[in-house]
Parts: sequence; C-alpha cells; structure tokens
Amino acid sequence: MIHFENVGLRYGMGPEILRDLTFDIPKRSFQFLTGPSGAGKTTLLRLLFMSLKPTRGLIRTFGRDVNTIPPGELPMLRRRIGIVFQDFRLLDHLTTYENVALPLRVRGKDEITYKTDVLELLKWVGLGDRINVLPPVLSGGEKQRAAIARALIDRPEVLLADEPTGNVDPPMARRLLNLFLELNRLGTAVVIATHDLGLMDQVEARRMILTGGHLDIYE
Ligand SMILES: Nc1ncnc2c1ncn2[C@@H]1O[C@H](COP(=O)(O)OP(=O)(O)OP(=O)(O)O)[C@@H](O)[C@H]1O
Repeated sequence: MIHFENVGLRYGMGPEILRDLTFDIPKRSFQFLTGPSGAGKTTLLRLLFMSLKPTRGLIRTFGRDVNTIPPGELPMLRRRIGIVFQDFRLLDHLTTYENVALPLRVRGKDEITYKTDVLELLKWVGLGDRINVLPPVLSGGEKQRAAIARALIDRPEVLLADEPTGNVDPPMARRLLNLFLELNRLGTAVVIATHDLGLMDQVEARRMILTGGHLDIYE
C-alpha cells in the first residue's frame, strides 16, 4: 500500500534526518514506530501522509509516485489516510461532535447516516459527556481522544498516529490500543509512533525503530 525505496529527507540545507529508508507498509498491517526523541518519527509520519516530499528516493502511495502527484489530487488521496497529530489540530469553533463528524461531512454524507456511529465512538473514547463542548474547554487527554475519534470515524485505509497515548493514563491507553487493534481487524493498516514501551509490550506487532537516521524493522 505504501512503499519507500532509498528515501532520504533533509530540512532545507540541514543534515539528512532520514537516510536510505526502504520498507513497505502492507495492507492490513499493524506496526509501532519508535526511536529516541528527535530520531525523526514525526518526519517519517509526515512523509507517509504526503505532507513532506522526500529529498531523494521513491515513495509510492496507493500505487502513485508521490513526487509526481499533482497538488490538486493530494487532498483526495489523503482522505484515505487517518492521522492523529501530536498537537491534535482540532477546529476550535466546532464542537467535539462536529470535529469528529467532519471527515464524513467533507465527503458529503448525510448526518442521518453517521450520527449514531459518531456518538458511539465518542462514548467509546470516554467523551460521551463532552459532545457539545468546544475544544478549548477540553483537557489535553480529551483533545487527544477527540483527535483519535476523528481519525478513525471514516475507517481509513491507513491510520497514522503520533504518540496517541501521550496524554492519557494507562487504562485509557489500553482502551485506545484496543480501538486501534479493532480498526486493524476491520482492514486498516496502522502505524503508531510511540516512546511507550509498556504500550508496545501489550501487542505482538512489527516494530520499526529509527536511530541515527536509519530504520531497523523487527517483524
Ligand atoms: N520543520 C523543520 N525544520 C527543520 N528541522 C526540523 C523540522 N522538523 C523537525 N526537524 C528536525 O528533525 C529532527 C527529527 O524531528 P522529528 O520531530 O521528526 O523527531 P521525533 O522522533 O518525532 O521526535 P520526538 O519523539 O521528540 O517527537 C529533529 O532534529 C528536529 O529538530
């Protein structure tokens, strides 16, 4: 589904942050992406989301060479990917419910077809009583769960999550992990960037470890 071949990335004239990355994200796969702070996990997620282009090498996403995709086609391709940013990126003028429903609204779906699903997912992530609240009122952990719900609601083909359990306690982290596993069982390929060894130890999953710009993969 996503293929990297000898990919390198540098910001501006700076040093190469990622070097010679060659790997695949297969359909329906589940993997953790880890490595020390500053190793380039967020950068790699941005490459996977096509919000950064490689400075060398090839990235093929959904069969397309990312370097040759016209900018006008990127939003359509990105809609096939759910992403949870480290800084959440919720829209402050929309309620929690509206933020989570947004990907479906953008697709032109009628609210009747999704309202129950959105409410159910919000309940599952523990936001059942925060539905009509605006994001500035939510705690960090609540924002994170709203961002996760928004990334999952449209059952993307790929889910990318940057430290998705960074702001919640261990029982909620376990609950969110179960949600990612369930989504994966339904067919979504999942990539979770995390430092949380406790979280990774709960699942037998592929581990992608970034160090010094290089990637090692343990199947
Ligand atoms: N927009 C940018 N311009 C220049 N350098 C950047 C930019 N974004 C990230 N970097 C640098 O790239 C390197 C990798 O950063 P990145 O955020 O990808 O690491 P990370 O593994 O996600 O770190 P953390 O675990 O702390 O979130 C760091 O040295 C960082 O300073």
